[in-house]
Amino acid sequence: MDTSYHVIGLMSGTSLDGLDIAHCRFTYKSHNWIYEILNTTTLTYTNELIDSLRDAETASGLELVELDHAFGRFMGQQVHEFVQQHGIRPDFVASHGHTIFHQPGKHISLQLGHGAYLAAHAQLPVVSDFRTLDIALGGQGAPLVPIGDALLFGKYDYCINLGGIANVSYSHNGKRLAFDTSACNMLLNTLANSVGKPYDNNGELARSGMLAPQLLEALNRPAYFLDPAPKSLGKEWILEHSLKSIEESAASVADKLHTVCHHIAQQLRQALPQLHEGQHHVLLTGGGAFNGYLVEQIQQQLGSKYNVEVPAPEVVSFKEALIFAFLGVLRWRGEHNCLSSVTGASRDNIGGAIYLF
Ligand SMILES: Nc1ncnc2c1ncn2[C@@H]1O[C@H](COP(=O)(O)OP(=O)(O)OP(=O)(O)O)[C@@H](O)[C@H]1O
Ligand SMILES: CC(=O)N[C@H]1[C@@H]2OC[C@@H](O2)[C@@H](O)[C@@H]1O[C@H](C)C(=O)O
Repeated sequence: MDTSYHVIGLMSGTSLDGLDIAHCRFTYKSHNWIYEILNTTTLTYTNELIDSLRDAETASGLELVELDHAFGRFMGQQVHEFVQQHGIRPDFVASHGHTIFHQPGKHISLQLGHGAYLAAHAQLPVVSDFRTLDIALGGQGAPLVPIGDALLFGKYDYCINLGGIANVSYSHNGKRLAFDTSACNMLLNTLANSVGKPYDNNGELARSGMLAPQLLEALNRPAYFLDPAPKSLGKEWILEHSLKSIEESAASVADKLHTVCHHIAQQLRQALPQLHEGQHHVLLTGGGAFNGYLVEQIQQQLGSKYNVEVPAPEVVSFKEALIFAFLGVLRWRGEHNCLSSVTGASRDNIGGAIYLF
């Protein structure tokens, strides 16, 4: 008999663009997982919430705990409204939360939005806190999406996500490998914000600029890019390296945007091995897939042996929420949802705390 699960996946991305909600169904059929995205929305955050989440890293201990509860309550209320609005009865909610600290070298990765408050306000069971067990087992606690890439998007040779940070995942000699390749929208948005835009729509400003070779060299310089995986990036590293180089450059905003797109594309080229003869299929998701100039640069850097494919907008925008819903299903079933081949943890593990309602 087929088994299926109705799950709400929640993702609060590093770009602070809002809370992605995806109501999904997963069916296990003939040894394969099939996904369907049934209903979606992105709730943009109020300026007050954006400021709180952005400033949380310097908040007092007490303020951080209060924000953890308040954000859990906020997500719970939003899920409750979403469920009423669509007249649905999901089995549970799976929530990533919002990353405040990510310093794997210090064994720290903190996602805010407490699962207990989320469960109490959504009035549904919740799976949350997906990263801590992997961190405790010596892993990076990131990226977690690759097991979903392997089980739901296995027809692609590579899955690239262009979010606040860009990452790639692929299978090599029977093992899933994945890592963050560079900062992405976090840099592009900071530059767009400096000229009063939320983001560089379709990369038009970047397209109008010219390459700033010194900036490109500075962006590509950090040792991280040559480090072997497992590796992952946090906001802390990006501020200290990429954003610092951007600030120190005298180039115009358009030239900086142009150059950052080249940097992102070059680091992706460096990260993608040729796995076999013939054409390679590359899935591009995350909001950066709506940046036409960036997508063109990536295709150009990778060359004609790689087909860069941008899927339906729903998959571009909600793939991470979909996969966190799926990680929740694996957790619910007591099956591995985190791969040590990706994170470097001492073993594959089953991450996530469950709050039953
Ligand atoms: N039309 C567009 N043109 C250019 N960029 C766009 C467009 N639409 C969205 N974006 C970019 O995508 C971002 C949102 O992407 P996404 O939701 O994947 O980020 P995220 O979830 O914060 O990322 P992460 O995976 O790092 O957590 C926006 O902030 C913007 O930079
Ligand atoms: C600690 C953290 O929140 N990391 C995010 C971030 O955003 C993109 C990249 O950096 C990735 O490593 C990760 O998210 C995705 C969802 C992951 O874990 O696969």
